[in-house]
Amino acid sequence: MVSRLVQNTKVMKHAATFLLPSSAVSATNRLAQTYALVVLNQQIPKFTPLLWSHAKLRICADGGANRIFDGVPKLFPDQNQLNIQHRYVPNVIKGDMDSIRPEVHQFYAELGSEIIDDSENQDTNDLHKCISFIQEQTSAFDHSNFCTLVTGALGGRFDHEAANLNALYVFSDMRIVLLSDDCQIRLLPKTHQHEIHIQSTVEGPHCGLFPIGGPSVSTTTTGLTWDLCNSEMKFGSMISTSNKVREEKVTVCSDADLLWTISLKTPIHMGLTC
Ligand SMILES: Nc1ncnc2c1ncn2[C@@H]1O[C@H](COP(=O)(O)OP(=O)(O)OP(=O)(O)O)[C@@H](O)[C@H]1O
Ligand SMILES: Cc1ncc(C[n+]2csc(CCO)c2C)c(N)n1
Repeated sequence: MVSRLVQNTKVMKHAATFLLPSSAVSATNRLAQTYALVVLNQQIPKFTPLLWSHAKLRICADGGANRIFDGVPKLFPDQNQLNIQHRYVPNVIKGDMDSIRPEVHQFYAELGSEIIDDSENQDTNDLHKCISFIQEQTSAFDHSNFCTLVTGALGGRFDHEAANLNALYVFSDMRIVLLSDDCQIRLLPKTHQHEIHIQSTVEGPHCGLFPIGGPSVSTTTTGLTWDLCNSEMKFGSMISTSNKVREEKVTVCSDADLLWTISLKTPIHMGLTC
């Protein structure tokens, strides 16, 4: 069963090259990976300016706009704060608009941000609203190289965190990466085998792999310190946490959708430029 799965299933490749400093990525490789950036209403990671500079679309989810307005100038304490605020203008601000401060709303509206008030929809959170928007905007794109990076998905209220993880499952046909200063999380759909190319200057070694949507009867990995071999995983039994990457390439094959999470290193190498 598993070997037939191995033979028939396509391989999906993953690499967090978006975290590498500009000097370490060729222009061709940079073009090969196109992404949108969604900023949520949580502390922005220190590497946000790097992601911002290469994003094709920059969206703030409601109060995420406050985080850019307040947080980016703090990352450049020696520079003129207003100049920085003028340089970091989101393309879109979308959500139920109960968290963005009036002066931040006015500032970005005057600088041309598209502001989309979705307050009539109280059934989905602001991240869901932003990803739906990206899905509509990119429906003509080849999604195999298009990714949505989300900052601030972790920390604070657990119901928010659960909703953010749920977005990975709701939009399982899109490549979405949740990011904080400390880690990244992505979904590995069971429709594919997975090759994760570890960027060891910026990520690892700590990692985890587990199903949250339903149990896995059989998961097999290579490249980890504690590899799985046709192993069963479920909440209430075994899940793989506090694992470590052992090789530059990790492979995963499972009969269930799994979450992959890996630690991020401090942003010394992350090319903080505005
Ligand atoms: N503490 C948090 N932890 C994780 N994600 C968060 C947190 N706070 C906000 N977010 C994310 O940022 C988005 C925008 O946040 P914002 O505070 O504007 O939402 P909200 O509409 O006020 O949410 P709610 O009404 O549920 O409090 C949220 O939809 C969520 O995805
Ligand atoms: C079963 C159920 N539970 C909670 C909510 C409330 N809710 C979910 S997302 C959201 C928007 C937050 O910005 C709100 C208010 C609902 N509608 N349905």
